[in-house]
Amino acid sequence: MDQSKEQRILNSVSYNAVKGDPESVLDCIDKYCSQKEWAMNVGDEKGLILDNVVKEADPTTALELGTYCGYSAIRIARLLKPKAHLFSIEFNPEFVPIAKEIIEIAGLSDKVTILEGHAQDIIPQLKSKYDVDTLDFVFLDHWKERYAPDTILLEECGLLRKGSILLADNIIYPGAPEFLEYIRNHKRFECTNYPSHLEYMKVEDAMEKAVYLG
Ligand SMILES: O=C(NCCc1nnc(-c2ccc3[nH]cnc3c2)[nH]1)c1cc(-c2ccc(F)cc2)cc(O)c1O
Ligand SMILES: [Mg+2]
Repeated sequence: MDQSKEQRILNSVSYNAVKGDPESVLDCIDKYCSQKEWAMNVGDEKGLILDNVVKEADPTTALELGTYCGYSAIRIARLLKPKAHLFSIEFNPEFVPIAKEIIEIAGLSDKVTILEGHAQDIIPQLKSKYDVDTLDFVFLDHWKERYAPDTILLEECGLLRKGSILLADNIIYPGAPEFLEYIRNHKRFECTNYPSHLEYMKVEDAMEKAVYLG
């Protein structure tokens, strides 16, 4: 059976990246996806915005919605302090083993736990099953129509604390209009917009940061 695009990305990383070097894994994926096959990684341009917000948050516990091939999980995990941890939720069973392998090649398996399933099913289990108290940082990069309901769910589950930082990808393309409407009109979030471009393309995109005011 023909290999998937995600399998071909893993092959390229496995062959070209330096084992244990997150930067080389990121560079390899960015090179492959800009020169060979486009893929929906956050990419190098929006990746710098992600890096800066993660550094600002300096999270002990972080959550990512939408693992895909693990590119943004590596971007986040490589910046985490020693005892910090990233939980990443992925719905597509084909992506999970590929992301795990790519994160392993980056040498970051100890810092990342991939949870397979729907965010709306896993989020309510984070406290009881995964011993999470509150989340210091959340990266939203899953199905765009799930950004708003899952943000509401995070708040309802008591997973946000004063100062928790949310960062959402794809605000313009594919777009998350309901999320933008919700978060910008919700008095307990302070929002900042970061104009950028769709990964590996000249198409306009943006990221939105929302700080929970408690
Ligand atoms: O769909 C996207 N990302 C979402 C994948 C995902 N990976 N995992 C999930 C999940 C995970 C837990 C879930 N729980 C409930 N739904 C869930 C969905 N969703 C996406 C699409 C594009 C894109 C741009 C231009 C195009 F022409 C076509 C596509 C660009 C991007 O940066 C994206 O992030
Ligand atoms: Mg995205």
